[in-house]
Amino acid sequence: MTFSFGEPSLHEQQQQQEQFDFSYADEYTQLLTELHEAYCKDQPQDPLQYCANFFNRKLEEQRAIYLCEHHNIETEHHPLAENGNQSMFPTEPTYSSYSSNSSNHHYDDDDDDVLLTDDEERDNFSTTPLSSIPAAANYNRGRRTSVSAESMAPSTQGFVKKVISKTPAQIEGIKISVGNNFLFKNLDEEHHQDVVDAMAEVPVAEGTAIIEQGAVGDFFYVVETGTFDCFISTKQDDSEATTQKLVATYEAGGSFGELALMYNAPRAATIVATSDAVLWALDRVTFRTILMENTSRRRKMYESFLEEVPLFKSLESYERHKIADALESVYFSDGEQVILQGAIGDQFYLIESGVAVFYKVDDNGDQQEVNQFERGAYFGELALLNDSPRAATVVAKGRLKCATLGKKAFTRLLGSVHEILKRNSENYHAIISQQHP
Ligand SMILES: Nc1ncnc2c1ncn2[C@@H]1O[C@@H]2COP(=O)(O)O[C@H]2[C@H]1O
Repeated sequence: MTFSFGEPSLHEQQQQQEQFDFSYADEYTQLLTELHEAYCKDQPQDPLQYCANFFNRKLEEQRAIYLCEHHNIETEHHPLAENGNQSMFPTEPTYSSYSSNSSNHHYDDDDDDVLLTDDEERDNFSTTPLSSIPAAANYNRGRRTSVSAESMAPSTQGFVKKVISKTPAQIEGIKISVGNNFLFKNLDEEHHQDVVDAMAEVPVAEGTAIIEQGAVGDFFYVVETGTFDCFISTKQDDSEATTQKLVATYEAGGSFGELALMYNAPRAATIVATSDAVLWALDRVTFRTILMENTSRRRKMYESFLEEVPLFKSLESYERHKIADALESVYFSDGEQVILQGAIGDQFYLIESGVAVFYKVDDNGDQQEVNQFERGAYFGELALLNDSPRAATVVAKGRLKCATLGKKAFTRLLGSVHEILKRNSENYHAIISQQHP
């Protein structure tokens, strides 16, 4: 803080005012420009929600810096320092809650995180100017609200492992359910165990809306048995009417409910049990501390790769999340063959590091080097479209690391690649003519 003696002159006051206005106007313009660019890129279905999330995330970044400066959290250990603008701090006070339709479980009672009432929260944080952001109008409708201390703590600090005792049969059940789930694939053994320990079994009756669009995110779920439909409601521009679209279905091994926990956003969709079912529920603290770190790092890395692939131009950003989550890392040593010309394969590859060399057999039967690709490039993507033979042999030069995904996994996640391509007819024709010149 600076102190001055005597009143500033009128001229000085004007100058200060101009500087003040300028810096704010500048920040304001910058924010709107960033929002506009992000909006044009993502073309969200729900503009208001998108803008709200954008500003919440910005506020969150600012708050994170504030916390680093005021609570002795070293910036280098701060999640934002490692994750760019990835959301690790809640933007609003977070609510631990249960809904009337999920009354067959109430984890709050044995929650490890400290629950504070709204009044306690105000007392604790009333001197913190950034502590309170009003929630959206329907944000917490019909839910009990208590504010979790987790909301003001960095996710890895003070994390108390949650252990919910289980029978060996239940542990086996979880292992089978999460066995093929992409979010769990890259966890090391200890983290895997922590997640299994923290999961709670939730029986769900057919017809129950286990997640309601607009509600607060409390748990992430993995399906042990049963089936679920996922709907998104959208308000019509000029009337009160809403339309409901089925966007996904889930069965054993599927998972949902990660978005609200990752981005501190209201639930993006409603999820209804279409049969009696059993879910494994993972609380938000464990999810954010263990699974999210892993997931968001991979999403960020792969999504920027995926945006470059013409075959995936027609994907919605949520679909790109899914593909990014499902990609698996594979390694090749120097000279190892990745793809053989003429073979039928169904994998496509994104190069994460290293060099891939491309060879083609010429008319004389000699193998000629035709190309070299490096980090960020992709190959083999047309295998997702059909079973035509590989057009070249690809060999690793030095150690090569790729992210890969097969046609079956792709189709299971998003349906036919042909159908997705058709959303953007120009791109579709370009890719199809590339296949059949
Ligand atoms: N197209 C979609 N858009 C948003 N969420 C989806 C979509 N398809 C499935 N979901 C899941 O629906 C869940 C609803 O709760 P969350 O927003 O926490 O996380 C969401 C995703 O896991």
